[in-house]
Amino acid sequence: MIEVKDITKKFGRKQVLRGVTFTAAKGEITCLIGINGVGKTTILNAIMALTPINSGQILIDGAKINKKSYEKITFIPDAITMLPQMTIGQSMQFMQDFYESWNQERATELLGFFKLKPEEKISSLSKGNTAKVNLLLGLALDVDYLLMDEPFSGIDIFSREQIAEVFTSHLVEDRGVIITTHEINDIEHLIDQVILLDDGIVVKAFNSEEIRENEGKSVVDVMREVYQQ
Ligand SMILES: Nc1ncnc2c1ncn2[C@@H]1O[C@H](COP(=O)(O)OP(=O)(O)OP(=O)(O)O)[C@@H](O)[C@H]1O
Repeated sequence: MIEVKDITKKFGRKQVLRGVTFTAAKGEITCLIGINGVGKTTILNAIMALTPINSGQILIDGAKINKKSYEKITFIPDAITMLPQMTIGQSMQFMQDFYESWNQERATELLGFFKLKPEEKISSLSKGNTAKVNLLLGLALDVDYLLMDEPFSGIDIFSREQIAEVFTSHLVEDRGVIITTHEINDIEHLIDQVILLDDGIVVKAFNSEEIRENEGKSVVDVMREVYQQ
């Protein structure tokens, strides 16, 4: 389980996070939602210890993030980090050389799933295919937790559908996923837990299935109630 406990973060004088608390369980998809600049990416960076927090605590399976945690968790950023002149195959090789947790079998399966060709250069890929390669490179690692920043950003509906399909497949399996997205409609049916952020805090956290069954509301209905009041 990932436990985010009362974390605060300031950039200069700007207080971005004012005490954010939530948990994300293994085997569940947790979705962070909020308007631009609310601090979603900052939270993911904080979980990965890529940005220092001012106060609060983050635990991964009960322990503070350390060298060993990086074998358990991976961060898939919203932009690909591979060099444009590399081919997909070379990017995969790079990951294999770099990470012990690289799972070549899963990587090959993902290539087929996304219909990508290893000889294609990163620089020649469409936006949608770049997003798929980015996802492939993260999903192919044998880690327990996956953090995904805006995997649907700026890509066409068919690519979005294909990416959403991955979430229900064994390629994600029983891992814990924290995702940020503005494209809630694409994955509403896949999400377990929703964390609504506003003004540096969690304004509402709920289980999407429970709210659908108990109150007959969609995630978007709840978002309207919270953000448009
Ligand atoms: N390194 C930084 N230095 C200064 N300010 C920063 C830095 N990183 C983020 N911020 C500021 O912190 C706030 C939160 O940024 P963050 O990227 O976490 O928001 P977000 O919710 O992910 O936004 P979006 O939906 O646009 O991706 C923004 O106002 C941003 O300008």
